[in-house]
Amino acid sequence: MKGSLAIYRALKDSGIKFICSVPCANLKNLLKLVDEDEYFLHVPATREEEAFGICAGAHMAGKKTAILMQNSGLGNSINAIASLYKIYQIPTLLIISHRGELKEKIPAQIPMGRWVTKLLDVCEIPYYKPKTPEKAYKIIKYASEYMEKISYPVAVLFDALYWEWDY
Ligand SMILES: O=CCS(=O)(=O)O
Repeated sequence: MKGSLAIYRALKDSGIKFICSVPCANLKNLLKLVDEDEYFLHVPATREEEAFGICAGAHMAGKKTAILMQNSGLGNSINAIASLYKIYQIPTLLIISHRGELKEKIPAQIPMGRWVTKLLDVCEIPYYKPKTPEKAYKIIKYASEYMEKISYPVAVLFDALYWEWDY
């Protein structure tokens, strides 16, 4: 659980209280930690673009937010990012389970696995890819500050090898 614990602790220590999520198998431990902790207001969403909409509203209500999602969901969210987050300068922290690369068993995950960083670049979203729990904790803390400085989303991607810290 070391991998998920590092992310959970970093979210909490960053003052992020409002979290939307769309599940991924690799997020299961993190989702359990967040859902069972009353510190967080955790709102599960049915699609990632819905999560972006909900977190935009939470931001406008003064909340510091994060979205837990799979990289495939970024493809569902481009217009929400362009028409809402870019226009109204809305920050949120994207905790992204990066599927479709090493160890991936689902062929359909592979294209988005290879495109996700290119799509983040197109959306002008800075992204980081920590490989250890220690780096994950540090990067999330800094990313949660940086997103407010640029008033825009910042993404932290966790590939299949990162989640081996959970087993
Ligand atoms: O999106 C894929 C489904 S799972 O592998 O995360 O369960």
